[in-house]
Amino acid sequence: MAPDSPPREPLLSLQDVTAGYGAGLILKGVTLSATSGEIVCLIGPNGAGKSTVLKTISGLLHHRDGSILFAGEDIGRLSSRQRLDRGIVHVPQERSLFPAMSVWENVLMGAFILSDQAVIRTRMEQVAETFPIVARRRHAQAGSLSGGEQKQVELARSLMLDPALILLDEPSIGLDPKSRTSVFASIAALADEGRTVLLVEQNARSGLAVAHKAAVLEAGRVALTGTGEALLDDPEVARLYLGASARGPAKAAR
Ligand SMILES: Nc1ncnc2c1ncn2[C@@H]1O[C@H](COP(=O)(O)OP(=O)(O)OP(=O)(O)O)[C@@H](O)[C@H]1O
Repeated sequence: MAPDSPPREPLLSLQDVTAGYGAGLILKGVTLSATSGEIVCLIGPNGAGKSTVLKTISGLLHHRDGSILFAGEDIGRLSSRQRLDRGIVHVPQERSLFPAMSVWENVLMGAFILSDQAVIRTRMEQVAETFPIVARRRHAQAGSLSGGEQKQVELARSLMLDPALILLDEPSIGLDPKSRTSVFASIAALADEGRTVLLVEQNARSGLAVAHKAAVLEAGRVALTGTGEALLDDPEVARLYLGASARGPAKAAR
């Protein structure tokens, strides 16, 4: 009989992380992990602290207690720039392109910490291959693109540093169904390239469908974890976050 393969070390591991703003505590002991090439989706009610989790990982907010390990290193006291150097990028919820600049210029901005022009050229070619819109609309003003197209360009820009971990905050917010589908397809493609994606998503059904692993965050704590599939089939998750009955019973009823 073949021996069991050893468990894979997580690329990212949060243990009992607490964090907050000013005197208030928002994260009250978050434990979470992600391995390479995994999509992990965080769902939960408004104000639960999902975006705050992403900020503590990218360093926009420093955590108070607990630990944040990335590739075996404790990164909890590093600056955002140092975390960026290690391959952690954060794509925020709000639109973040420079609207008056071209698509190409916006994507180039993603390489702002690189100086080697040959590396930048190669990365641009790779990124344009993954996101064809970058070449197709290269001269278009970013502000003239639709919301879905802008999100594609933001994802493209985040790849310029060849990140190992991409923190994605509500990438489908405000998008029409077609754009949403293509954004989730792009997220799946990022993981297929071996990148790890930690995704915060209000559109829980689509987020869970694309995720290998998922967690429900409630009032600053992880209330439930499982595969994306398992959470989609969980009647309580369905009632609270999917706006309908769980997939299993719904299918059986048809
Ligand atoms: N910069 C800030 N200063 C003070 N409080 C903040 C700040 N950012 C967020 N908060 C508060 O922290 C709590 C958690 O916010 P967070 O954005 O992490 O929640 P969320 O789960 O992502 O919610 P949503 O789905 O609404 O984006 C909220 O009560 C919010 O008002």
